[in-house]
Formats: sequence, structure tokens, C-alpha cells
Amino acid sequence: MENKIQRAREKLIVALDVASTEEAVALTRQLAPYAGVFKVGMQLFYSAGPEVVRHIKEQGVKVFLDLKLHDIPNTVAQAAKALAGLGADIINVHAAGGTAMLQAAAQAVRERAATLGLPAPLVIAVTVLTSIDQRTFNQEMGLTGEIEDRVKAWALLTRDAGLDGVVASPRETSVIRQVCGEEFAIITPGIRPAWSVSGDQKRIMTPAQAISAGSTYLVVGRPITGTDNPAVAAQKILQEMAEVL
Ligand SMILES: O=c1ccn([C@@H]2O[C@H](COP(=O)(O)O)[C@@H](O)[C@H]2O)c(=O)[nH]1
Repeated sequence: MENKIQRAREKLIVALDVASTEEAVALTRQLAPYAGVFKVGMQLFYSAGPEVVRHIKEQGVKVFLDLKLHDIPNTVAQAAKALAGLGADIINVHAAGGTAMLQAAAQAVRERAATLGLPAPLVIAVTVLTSIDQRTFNQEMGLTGEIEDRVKAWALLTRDAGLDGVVASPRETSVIRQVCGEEFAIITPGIRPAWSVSGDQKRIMTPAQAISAGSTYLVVGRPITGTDNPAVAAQKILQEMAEVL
């Protein structure tokens, strides 16, 4: 079981959705025994600044820089190049930016990392946000068809552009795995243990369901960080994951 707990720890990404470096470092120290990767999203990055990545890495964990770049290829490439210099282990962009943007981002990140002698971060594309349900997708966003088909198409686009994987709901993990293969990274937010509330997340699964579906990484924020005792919550989630590994 100890081996399975270790494997589960490597797959758990904690979303540090807080406003200061101090809070982020304190959470990282507390949760590092249970999670191998910590996610710096827009709230933390824009509040605390780029240096926060270094402070989190100093705790001996990996960092997923979740800034979801989406613009014209040149702009994204220049931004991705700047981010690659921060030492993050995973960087992401939006698949909706299209092949030229995806390729420009991946090339810029890999070249910059090589120049600095850093390991190349995984470059990942966000498909359809986990907060979007079928009604919003069709009626508000004006997109036709099923979410699952769009996710599948964007996952293939991402793979063909040479990126390392996607962000999607764990509900789409099986179909992505089928078409993109075993090596393709599938990062899944929208994780809700049975004892937590879904809130703004719409396409959700439990930690055990997401692992069973084949997700590479599970992103968990509020079900851990929003509780009175984040370490206990993280331990429970780790246990749920390990039981099906
Ligand atoms: O489709 C997406 C892409 C990114 N996220 C991010 O993951 C975490 C989830 O946090 P919870 O508190 O567990 O809901 C959050 O930082 C999002 O920005 C996502 O949820 N869905």
C-alpha cells in the first residue's frame, strides 16, 4: 500500500488558489507529504508575482504554472518564453488558439529551457473548462455538438501539434486516452470527493473515478484548501486514489 500511496502522491496536484506567497508556501509545506505538484494559477501569480514559482519550488515540489495562455501565436510564444525561464515543470495554453499558436508556444518553451539548461517543462493545452456544462456550451457559447467530441478533437489537435498533453474533465479521460495513447498527459481538475461540494465545477468525478478512468494527474483545490484541516483532507483523497491504483 505504501508504494501505491507514493504513486498517488505523484499524481496529486494541489491548486494554490490563494493571494500571497506566504499563504502559498505555508500550504505547500503542510501538504508536500501528500502531493508532488502544486499549481500556481492566475490569482496567485497576479497577486504575488513570478517569484512565487521559485518560492514554491524551494519546498522540493513540482510547479504547474496554470496561466492558460490564449492569444495570437507571436504573443503567446513571447509570453511562454518568459514563463519557461521561471523553472515551472508544467506550462499551459488554450487548445482553442489553434495549431500555429500551440506549436509556437511549445517551440518557445523548449528553446528557452534548453538555452537555460533547464529540463523542458510539459506543455499542455486546456480543452473545454470543467465549469462548462452542455447547456452553456451549446446555448451560451454557441458551439454545436457534444462537449466530449470537442474535447476529443482538441486533444488530437494538441497531440498533432507536438504538445505533451491536455487539461480536461476526468469524464473525458477515457476517450482522450483511446485516441491519444498512453504517453499523453491528461490533467484533470473537476475532482470532487463524495464528501465535498461541487460549487462552480460542472463536469466532475471523484478521485477514485478519475484514477480508474486513467487520468495522469488530478487537480484538487477547495476540497483540500477550503477545509479546516487541509492535511487531513489531502490524506483522505490520497487514500481514495491509492485504493484504485
Ligand atoms: O478546466 C479547468 C481548468 C483549470 N481549472 C483549475 O483547477 C483548479 C480547480 O480547483 P477546485 O477548487 O478543485 O475547483 C482551479 O485552480 C481552476 O482554475 C479548472 O478547475 N478547470
